[in-house]
This record gives sequence, structure tokens and C-alpha cells, in this order.
Amino acid sequence: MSVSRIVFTPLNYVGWGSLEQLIPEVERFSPKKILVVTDPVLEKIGLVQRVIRPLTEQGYDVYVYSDVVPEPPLEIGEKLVSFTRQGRFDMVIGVGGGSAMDLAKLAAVLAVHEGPAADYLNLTGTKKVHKKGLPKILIPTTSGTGSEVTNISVLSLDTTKDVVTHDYLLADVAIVDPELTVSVPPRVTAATGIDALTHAVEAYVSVNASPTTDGLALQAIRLIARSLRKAVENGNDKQARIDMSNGSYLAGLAFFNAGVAGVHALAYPLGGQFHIPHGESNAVLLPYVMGYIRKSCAKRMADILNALGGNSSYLSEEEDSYRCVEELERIVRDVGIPRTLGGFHIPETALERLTQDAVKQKRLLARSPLPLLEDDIRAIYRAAFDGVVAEPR
Ligand SMILES: NC(=O)c1ccc[n+]([C@@H]2O[C@H](COP(=O)([O-])OP(=O)(O)OC[C@H]3O[C@@H](n4cnc5c(N)ncnc54)[C@H](O)[C@@H]3O)[C@@H](O)[C@H]2O)c1
Ligand SMILES: [Fe+2]
Repeated sequence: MSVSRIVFTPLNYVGWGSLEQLIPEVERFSPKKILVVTDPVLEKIGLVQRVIRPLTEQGYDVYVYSDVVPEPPLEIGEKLVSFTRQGRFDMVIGVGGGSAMDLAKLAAVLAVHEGPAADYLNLTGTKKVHKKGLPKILIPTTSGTGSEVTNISVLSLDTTKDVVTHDYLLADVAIVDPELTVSVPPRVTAATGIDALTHAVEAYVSVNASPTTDGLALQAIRLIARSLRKAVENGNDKQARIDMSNGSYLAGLAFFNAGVAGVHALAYPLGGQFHIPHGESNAVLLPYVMGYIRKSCAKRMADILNALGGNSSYLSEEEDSYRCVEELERIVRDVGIPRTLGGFHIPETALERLTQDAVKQKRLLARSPLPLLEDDIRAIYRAAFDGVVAEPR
């Protein structure tokens, strides 16, 4: 019998208008000096002001740090950590997509540790996080990463990505208000939505999946399949935004506990080497990775096909796993993300380096239902370059 270790964020508010819970939650911690971590776009469009105005009106001392960039490089994380240590803040609020929330967590935790953030990286670091850090509230403005409920902070390195991860990086409070996502432009809606879908799909087929994460993942897939296209077509579609917020949140809870695997392992080098946004890197690889591994998890792929609302054969799991890959391909195409590496101007000569970097993501690869070795990874990148799903192994 296997035992699943399940961890959730202690308190989550999810729903249209849930931002109203911010003040009472901040009050619980009685902070004297609050750091808000965000990005310049959110400041420019007035979203950050909307979040912090009630705080300043209540007399809180709030400092806005808005130098976060998408797919934040380690150096930006280092700068923010130094700034947080010097600023003597006693609470951190992350407002934004995964990029801002990831840095908010990192800053809150490393504020009470010593040495550079690089020392705490999973692949190359030598130190371990051992203290909880400052209280933190995370408020997503995209429906994608699920970072508001995970214990991971992702940082971009020269050619790939690495993470700082510990349960102390979990938010004290997550506030998931779909109203904050209405302004997300279509291409970002598409990419972040496929990221969330990938979290749910990879969690469902993960070797660490459990009945708890299965329920979360399948419901996430249902909500995303029903509403992602609508949210991309019309950002003001309230029900579609609500579904996507719930879907990405549920997918976050699922993958944080079951793990993501091959799609993310192969996507990280695309982000690192070619600066492709995280969701788009996942989107372009999703059908090719799932097509390659589908025989190792055919029953589960058949379940995913059902959750996607796809056309089940009701005859053969093998046939349905194939149909599932087709359905995933269709969603990626419908939301307008390029379907081959060539669509991102990645040359054939890059495939070997991508392979060598993906091989290093052992933590992720270990959760694939089909063990993915170097030759498998090479074959999947080749398939994504050629635009033809490879024969499953
Ligand atoms: N911690 C985790 O568990 C986890 C999981 C998956 C991905 N990630 C990481 O998260 C990062 C990606 O996060 P993301 O996909 O949310 O994108 P992002 O945070 O990089 O944001 C993408 C763009 O959308 C803009 N944006 C965000 N919200 C907006 C809004 N409401 N209106 C208008 N524009 C808005 C941002 O300003 C930015 O330009 C990557 O670094 C990725 O590796 C983390
Ligand atoms: Fe992701």
C-alpha cells in the first residue's frame, strides 16, 4: 500500500470579488511594513493600485516593488531578496502571474536566510530552506501557474530553469479572484491556460498521482476544456474567467501534490534558451510528449479524453489514448499557439542542446509513467520539430 503525502495551502479564497478578503486577512498579521511584489505592466494598467488602495487607506505602510520580468532570471530574484532583507518588511504580498508570485515567495522566505538565492536552488544549490520567513499572501492575475498554492519558485538560468522549493514557500493565504484576470490579453490567456491544463494532465498521469490529486486534476481538466477557448475569444466572458481561475487553482493543488513530469522537463530548456513563455513552451510540447508516452498510461489518457469532453470510442483504451492526444492538439491549435518548434524559430541545430538540458531535469522526469531517457527526449524534440507525433513507446 502506498501512502500519499498531501499538502494544501492553509487558507484559500476563490471566487469573483474575493479580493475583498485581503484587508481582514492582512489585519490578522498586524504588519508594520508591507512589500508588494508585482510587475510593471500590472502597475501601468492600474491593477496593483486597485489591490493596494484599500491597504493604504487603512493606514498600512506599503512599498511596491515592480521590477519583476516574465520568466524571471535568477539575478532579478537576487536583487529582490537583498532589497527585502534591507527593507525590514514584515509581510509580503505577491500580485501578478507566476513570475511575480514566485519572486514574492522567494523574497518572503529568503528574507530570513543568509547567502544568495543561488545557494538554495534545487539542482545546483548547497543550502536548504529551514525557516518559514515572512507571512505572505498571493494574488494571481493570470489563470495558469497555480503558484498561489504551490511551494515552488521557478527561476530562469542561462540555458534552462531551476527551482527553490520547500513547504515554507507556501502562501499563508491565497486569494484567487477571477475579476483580476479580465484584462489578460488573448495570447497570454491561451498560454497560461494551456500551462494549467498541462499541470492537470501531468498530475493525472504522474507516478505520484493519488485519489486526492485525481479528483482535483479531472475537475480542472473539465473546467479548462469547457472555458479556455471562450476566455481567449472574449476576455470579458465572466463565466469563462471564473472557470479558468478555478481550473488553474485546482490544477495547482493537483500538480503540487502529484508533480509534473515530461512536458515541463522538456519545456524548461525552451524557456531558458529561447525565452519562450512558460505556457507556450508547454503547449507546443504537450501533444508530442503525451503521444510518446500514451501507451504507458492508456487508461488514464482515456479518462482525460472524457474530462476534455472528447469523443470516446468506448471500445479500446489504446484508441482513446490516441484520441486524447488529438484532442490536446486541437485545443493548442484552437487557442492559436504554434504547433511546432519551427513556429518559434527554433533551428534544427538546437535540438541536441535542448536534449542535454532536459536530461538534467531528473526530479521532473522521475514522475513520468514512461521513464524518459536521453534517446526518448531526443525523439520527442525531433517530433515537435517535424510536427509529427512520434510512435508511442
Ligand atoms: N510556482 C509554480 O508553481 C509555477 C508553476 C508554473 C509556472 N511557473 C512560472 O511562472 C512564470 C510564468 O507565469 P505566468 O504564465 O503567469 O506569466 P507572467 O507572470 O510572466 O505574466 C505574463 C504576462 O502577462 C501580464 N499579465 C499578468 N496578469 C495580467 C493581467 N491581469 N492583465 C494584463 N496583463 C497581465 C504580465 O505583466 C506579463 O507581461 C514562469 O517563470 C514559470 O516558470 C511557476
Ligand atoms: Fe507549469
